Amino acid sequence: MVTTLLSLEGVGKTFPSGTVALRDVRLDVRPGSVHGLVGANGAGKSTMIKVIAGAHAPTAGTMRWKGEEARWRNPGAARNAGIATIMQHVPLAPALTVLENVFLGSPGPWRLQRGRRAELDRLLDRVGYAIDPDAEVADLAIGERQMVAILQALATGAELVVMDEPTASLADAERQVVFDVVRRLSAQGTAFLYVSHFLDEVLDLTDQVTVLRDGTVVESGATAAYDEDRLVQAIVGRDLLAAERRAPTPVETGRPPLLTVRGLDSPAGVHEVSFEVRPGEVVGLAGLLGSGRSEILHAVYGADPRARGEVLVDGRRVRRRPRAAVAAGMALVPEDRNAQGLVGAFPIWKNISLPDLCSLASGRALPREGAERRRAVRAIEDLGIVCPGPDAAVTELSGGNAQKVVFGKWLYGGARVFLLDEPTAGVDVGAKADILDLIRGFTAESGAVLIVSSEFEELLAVATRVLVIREGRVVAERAAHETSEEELLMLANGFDGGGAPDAD
Ligand SMILES: Nc1ncnc2c1ncn2[C@@H]1O[C@H](COP(=O)(O)OP(=O)(O)OP(=O)(O)O)[C@@H](O)[C@H]1O
Repeated sequence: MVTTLLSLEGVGKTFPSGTVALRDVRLDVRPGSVHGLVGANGAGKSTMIKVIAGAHAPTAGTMRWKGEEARWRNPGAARNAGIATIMQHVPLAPALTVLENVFLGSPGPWRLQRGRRAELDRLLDRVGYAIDPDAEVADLAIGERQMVAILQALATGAELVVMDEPTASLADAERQVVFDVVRRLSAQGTAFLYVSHFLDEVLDLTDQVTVLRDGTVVESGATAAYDEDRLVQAIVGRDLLAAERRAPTPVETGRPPLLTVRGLDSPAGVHEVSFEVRPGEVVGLAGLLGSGRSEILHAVYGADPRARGEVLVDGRRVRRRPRAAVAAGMALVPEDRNAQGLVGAFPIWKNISLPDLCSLASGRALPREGAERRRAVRAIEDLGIVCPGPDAAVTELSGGNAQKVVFGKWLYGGARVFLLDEPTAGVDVGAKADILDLIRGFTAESGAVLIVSSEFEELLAVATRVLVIREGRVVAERAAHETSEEELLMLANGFDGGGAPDAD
């Protein structure tokens, strides 16, 4: 009997640029186990997954699949052997149906749907999930798409499913569905390699865990032997007071508001939203996925041309255009930082100064390279960007570190009103704490922050006040020190503090 499905022995990966992403890595994945893989941004998780999935060839060591040495020539070879990889941004075909997507990677004439339908029924039965086979993937919620990706992996007969942050953009209920399916399938013998920055998930779901730091394995063993503190210690190499609640910074209520929003309304799902943010305040928007929280930020920033209502900075009305918002001192860090994009051909320093070349130019026609570079060095330091230096190409950064560069683009341009949409999504625990500190820093300098986060614990750690958003409306307001995660969750779900549904 095979006791190890996949093993890595002394595996290394050095990129042509000279970056050593993996060094002497050892890993054993047993059949039917759920193996967690954790590590800071840039620790080497994606590189390891890509080696396992046949997308990168290792430059040292040996990989074995069911005891035999495996040298995948390409991802197809790994897939045929029984390894399916589900990357974070699920590459499904949106114009095709669920049925068509599930069998997209399977050999044979998948358009002959009769047999496929029965096969999909069997798969759905196996995972204990229901979905309309004829629904178009474009119409599905993110959680449902994730399920289609899992079904796709199973349809190829995978014995090992590698999941890269599968729950990063999922709401709580959708996470539970993914967890249930992972548990059920592992009980039936499918193994999982589960990469996540959510340590509570890893502790809850996995039975083995491996911690990567700077490309090497620093811990590996039964998950039961770990708690969150020990994992954090192993990941960042030091003790960390993550998402610690601080006493709220006193805000002088006598001061006039820095940001005023009146009667904001948009067909995108924003209804009669009015609020104020004073200098020194961090106001959190707490809502479930689809509640309209991001749409509110976009409308405030003038990025939603259909929005109506008034936005004032320092008492002066701002025209509803992003350019006018920037001129008035606003900065938006959007949730979809991938689509926002980095210029791949530019090094880190040029990317960071991109939105703000005018102030760096200081009256000259061309920006000053020295000032641009200093700004990049500061961002690398403040945000803990793992890279060889400001000249590194952004294409060579790990996912989380690329996110930090995008974040850095908006930080240092002299903005006073920050609109932050999920500022810590995809970043590791250490960087999370650094980013929260930076946010506190803006307000210490009399800035104002409006922040959206799916993690209510994080909102409460950084915000002075929280507005609860549901169906595009502000349905409740709480001082951060007078509420709890549980209460916010109840309110966001449409229950008042007493547990009864709100009267709408
Ligand atoms: N194509 C590449 N060329 C050169 N260096 C690379 C390349 N891809 C990744 N690296 C480097 O390899 C190291 C490991 O990156 P990797 O993407 O594996 O990290 P990660 O643990 O997945 O991080 P994250 O949590 O941010 O996704 C980083 O220093 C990164 O800059």
